[in-house]
Amino acid sequence: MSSSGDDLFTRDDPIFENKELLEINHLPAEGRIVGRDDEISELANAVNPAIFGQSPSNLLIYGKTGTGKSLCAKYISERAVRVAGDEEITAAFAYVDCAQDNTETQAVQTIAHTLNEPSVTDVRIPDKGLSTSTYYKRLWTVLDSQYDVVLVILDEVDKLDDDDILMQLSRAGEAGKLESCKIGVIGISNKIKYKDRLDERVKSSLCEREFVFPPYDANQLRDIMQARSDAFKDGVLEPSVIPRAAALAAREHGDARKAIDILRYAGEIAQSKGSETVREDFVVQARERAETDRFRELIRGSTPHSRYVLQALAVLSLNAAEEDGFRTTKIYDVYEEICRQESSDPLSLRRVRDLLKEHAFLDILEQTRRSGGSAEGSYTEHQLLEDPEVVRTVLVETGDP
Ligand SMILES: Nc1ncnc2c1ncn2[C@@H]1O[C@H](COP(=O)(O)OP(=O)(O)OP(=O)(O)O)[C@@H](O)[C@H]1O
Repeated sequence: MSSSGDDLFTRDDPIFENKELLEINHLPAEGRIVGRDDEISELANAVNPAIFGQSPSNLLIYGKTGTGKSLCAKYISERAVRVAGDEEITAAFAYVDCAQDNTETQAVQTIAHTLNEPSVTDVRIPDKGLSTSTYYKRLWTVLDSQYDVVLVILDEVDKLDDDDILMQLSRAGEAGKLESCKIGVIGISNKIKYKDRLDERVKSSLCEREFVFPPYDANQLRDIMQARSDAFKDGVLEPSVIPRAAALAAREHGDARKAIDILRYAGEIAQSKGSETVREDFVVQARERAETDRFRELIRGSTPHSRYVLQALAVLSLNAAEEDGFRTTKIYDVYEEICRQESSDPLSLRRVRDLLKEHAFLDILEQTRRSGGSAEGSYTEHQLLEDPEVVRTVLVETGDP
């Protein structure tokens, strides 16, 4: 019993020993990065010139979510900066989450703010209030007065409003913006088609080297979780928990983030049930929670009509589970019905088609072109990639439809 004698609160966590190992922003130490040795050494090769203060190649890393892109990019940047230091080269890296800093101004501000050491540069980088060009000018001053070389990681680079910052950063040297500092840009995207959208000039300078990170298989996911099993107290994890979580996460698309989320949630479920161990049956509930969380995150900020369209597809999928796709016109009929229930004017078929395309871009659904024979011509079918139950639950819970 504690000194105050109040036993309403638990002071000793019976499940977790070191929960931060399972937090999403945790950057695992070297020995805990599993199954990415080849990717890491290729990335190292591309940024290698940085350790001598020379221009590293600009890179683009693709791969589905949770395949370790951000992790490896940060890891390699950190290591390059450290080794450069041993060579008496002043290097640093800045990380920008473009889903959050999605305008050019915000992204430049973040880079400048991260890299600026005001006591050295005498430059101020306010949160806001300056024009984009002033932020750039200050960034160039910061870079030239402090560093020989910097790496800039642009995560979810496809979320940027436009390509201007890519152009500025990847060409700062040749455009004479920088006198001595060299920049290497590491772009990261889940969208394999991202490159097709880029301006030719940006494409040629940003995509000097490209990497595709493949999804993890169940064995790799198991090793990734095993390497963090010391997040739990000794003997708390039942032996079947990690293999089950790995099998579930591999069945979707080998997403390590989801695997780790499942493990953390399974521990939290054990805590809330007052169980002394984390049991295999908690894994299934944990997976549902991980799915729901991910989907909630995906549709955060989407407009009511974009949600009605998804709801229409979820309704169709739940009512005809055996069908593996639905035509736009069929979705539109259900969508119109939902609009009626919501007393909202439906958008045109064409707008709905665009909204479906946006959802496909976010990997919420998949579109397939089909040929209906000479009489019908070709048409598109849409299939949810998310569990329709999850889609419906989240849409209902988030209020709108
Ligand atoms: N090979 C690995 N070894 C250990 N942990 C890993 C590995 N790959 C990914 N992880 C962990 O999985 C989570 C997701 O990884 P990461 O953020 O790098 O994925 P990502 O490919 O960048 O995904 P997204 O595109 O969604 O940002 C992180 O917590 C990361 O630490």
